[in-house]
Amino acid sequence: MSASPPEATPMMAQYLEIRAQAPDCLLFYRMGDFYELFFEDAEKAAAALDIALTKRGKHLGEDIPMCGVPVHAAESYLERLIRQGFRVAIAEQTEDPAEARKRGSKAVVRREIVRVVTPGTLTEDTLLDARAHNYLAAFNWRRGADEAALAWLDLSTGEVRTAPVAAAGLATALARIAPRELLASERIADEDAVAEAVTACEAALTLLPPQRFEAETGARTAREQYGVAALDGFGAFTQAETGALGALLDYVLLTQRGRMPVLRPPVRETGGATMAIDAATRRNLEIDRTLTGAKAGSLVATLDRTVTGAGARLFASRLAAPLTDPVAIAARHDAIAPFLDEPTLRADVRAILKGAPDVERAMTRLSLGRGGPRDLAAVRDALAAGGALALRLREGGRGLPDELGHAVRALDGHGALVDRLREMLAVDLPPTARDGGFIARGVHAGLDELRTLASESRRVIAALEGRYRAETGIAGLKVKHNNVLGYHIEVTAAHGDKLMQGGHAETFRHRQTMANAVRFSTVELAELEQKIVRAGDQALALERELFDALVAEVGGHARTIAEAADALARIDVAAAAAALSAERGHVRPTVDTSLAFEVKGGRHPVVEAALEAQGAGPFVANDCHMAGGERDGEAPRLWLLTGPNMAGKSTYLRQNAIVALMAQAGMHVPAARARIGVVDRLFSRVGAADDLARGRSTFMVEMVEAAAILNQAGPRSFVILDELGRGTATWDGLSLAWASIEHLHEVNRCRALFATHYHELVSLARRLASLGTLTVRVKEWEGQVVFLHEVAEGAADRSYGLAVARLAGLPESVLARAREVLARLEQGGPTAGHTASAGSGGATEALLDDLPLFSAAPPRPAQAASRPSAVEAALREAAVDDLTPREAIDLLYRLRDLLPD
Ligand SMILES: Nc1ncnc2c1ncn2[C@@H]1O[C@H](COP(=O)(O)OP(=O)(O)OP(=O)(O)O)[C@@H](O)[C@H]1O
Repeated sequence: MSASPPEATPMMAQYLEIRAQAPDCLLFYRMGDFYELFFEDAEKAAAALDIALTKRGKHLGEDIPMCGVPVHAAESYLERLIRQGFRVAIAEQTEDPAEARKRGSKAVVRREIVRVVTPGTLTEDTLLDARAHNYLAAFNWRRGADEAALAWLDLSTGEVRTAPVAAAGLATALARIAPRELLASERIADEDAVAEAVTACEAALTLLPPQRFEAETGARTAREQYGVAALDGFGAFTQAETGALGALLDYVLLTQRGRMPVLRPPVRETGGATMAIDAATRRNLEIDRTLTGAKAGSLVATLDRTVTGAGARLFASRLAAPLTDPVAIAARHDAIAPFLDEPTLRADVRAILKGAPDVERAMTRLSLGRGGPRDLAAVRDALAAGGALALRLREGGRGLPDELGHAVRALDGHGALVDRLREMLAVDLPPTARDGGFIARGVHAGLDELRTLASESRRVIAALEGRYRAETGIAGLKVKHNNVLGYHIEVTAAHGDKLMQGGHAETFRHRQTMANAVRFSTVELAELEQKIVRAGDQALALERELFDALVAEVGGHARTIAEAADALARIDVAAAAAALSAERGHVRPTVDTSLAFEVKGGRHPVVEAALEAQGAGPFVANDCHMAGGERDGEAPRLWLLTGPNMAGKSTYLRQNAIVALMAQAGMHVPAARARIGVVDRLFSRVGAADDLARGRSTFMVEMVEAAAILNQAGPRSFVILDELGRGTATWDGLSLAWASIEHLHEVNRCRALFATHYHELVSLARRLASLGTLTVRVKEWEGQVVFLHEVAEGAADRSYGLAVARLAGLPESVLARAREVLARLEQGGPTAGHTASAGSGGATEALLDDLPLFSAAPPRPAQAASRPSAVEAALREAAVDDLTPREAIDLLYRLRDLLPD
């Protein structure tokens, strides 16, 4: 029989107790300079981080697997674990080991979980993208009351928002907010709508017990955190919103172990204040990511000219949620004007902003007790930059538009705090407050004295070396310092004996004999060292006190600092919008309550930039005129766009959606002129992509997106539909496209652009009063198609699909055969263009009989098809530029004669 396993060691007992407090996390257990992980945690972390898995002692007779990460490099390991979906609880030593020793030699240092790190609760700069928000969201669904809401906050900046959402609108709302982590009640996790929305938004899902979402408890938590008697002052929150807000705040308290960063008052977003853009439309318009998932090449990346992290975050959220109130939109446009009118003002303001650190994130770290001296410096420098900005903006006595006037006022009045921080902080600052050395000289007499004492003692020690050398006659005697012995005297082995004999033995106490050196200490040296250590300890304690006092002082200004931070971001966004407008030749749009859409000379900002970067031809600007009404002579409300592949149909569709988006986000637009009747919902169905992850085929994705549009679009919506029906058989596709247009025209009555290859649809324009036809023009030249990228009224005569295929390098033999097939189909079938399908029955049968394979005709050599005809050869030879009119006529006759019979 094996011996009963030994009991857990006191340390293991403590570990297991703490471990049980955070069952769903990996536990980082602080031991000296390392965070150690044990048991299963160690196995998981070692695999995830690719670090060595070792063993440490035994628990209940078994080896304990262990791995560890050094504290100083912990952030990068944390980042990797969080990215891989882990949550990490951090247990720190919360007392001095010396304190623990007082309880007995076996006592274990006290440790506590000080924080739980999850994707939505990050605050460290190294773990965050400076230019993107990091939202934690909570979804609450009160099914009985049929009421749902989202609350979300960015812990790193203190921004808090809530909004009522329909359960069906969850996906759209999440697509806009793009939270890193979503909290939801365990009870609704199985709901399909929720599960699907969560999968689509890629947030880490954290399930909580349903009680956490109770409205009453939520209201209490929120009141406590905001220190108010009632939440009504912030807005009329629904029960679902209060429940969501409560769950959110509760979760922060839980993960931050009772500490709450400075939160801004919750802002309520009511329905309709922003343009609704569903997830598919966001993806299709490549707002913050391209279809391949890259940030570069997205609309945000192409248009962002901000110079600060907070500015970039504000810019991205504005583009993600364009406004619908023309007055609010105009206010944003107004704020751009001074920066556009005065390029030097713009340059100066942007130069100042570049020196403004991320004060929002610094404040959060300070308020969570995670900040260091550099965070205080960030507050100082940002507020100082704010002061300089306010001064520059007021210069010349210009009247400022409201948005800027507001911002400038928020930047006032921080001078005293800036001066105080300037006075208190040293020039070179260490990253943490732990080791001191960040309080400037001359601000605290006691601290200066202690520092002088320490440096004075060091000087005396240096002098001591000289004295000991003289007294012993050993020229090579040295006073040295190391962590084990502290200050000591070192002589070579040859001189060691000398100091251990005679009178010297009284002064020099032998400490250590090395291979070629002997070390001694003296009472005098020990006393001096004591002085240094004591002074150092006292100085450090004093510095920490001063640091805490400074943090508290700054914390007292949290609200006004947050307002200043917000002002800096707004100014950055306005100046950046002006910079973009000037650089790219954008114009201020008019946004009003009409249903008009009038864009003159519109461009696609991303395609235009890409063409420029490739050194390809200029982007061809195109107009788009739509009218919401149905009066005679008014522009149509719905345009049907035909044209060859590659002509620029998708680009045209998207550019108009993007112009509306940019205009309502408060930016200037890439056009010569634009007037836009407010769009309340933007829909797009562009291109086809499989969504295999969700088990949907191309056609299914297409139909799901089309269904969303046809079911939801209203008169203020703006819809772009690209090649609807392409994913299925021709006749099915054509019929679906046909019926969809009728539905858009008769039922949805929205403004819409519909691009198609089905030329048959053009005939619908004769019947539907508000449907017009557009085409992208091309020219044919020497059998080649030349894209003009010009959109004009009318319909395309044909598809040029074969010409484009030739451009793409399809083998000439395939092209030749395709030409034959096409000719037959066009003879046999009732349709033109892209209609090779089962529909044109007789022609297909005839073709099958004539398949080269069955007719045993050898495939024609490629050259045969491409050899120029006599007409072509004659034309090529003709010196067209030198022809007189008479000779030109002659040439024409000659060419006609050359035509084969
Ligand atoms: N207005 C324009 N000016 C200059 N180049 C353009 C313009 N519009 C489109 N292009 C160029 O043509 C390319 C093809 O455009 P786009 O994808 O919009 O064509 P399409 O007609 O939708 O083609 P398909 O039917 O094959 O999807 C673009 O990538 C761009 O390089």
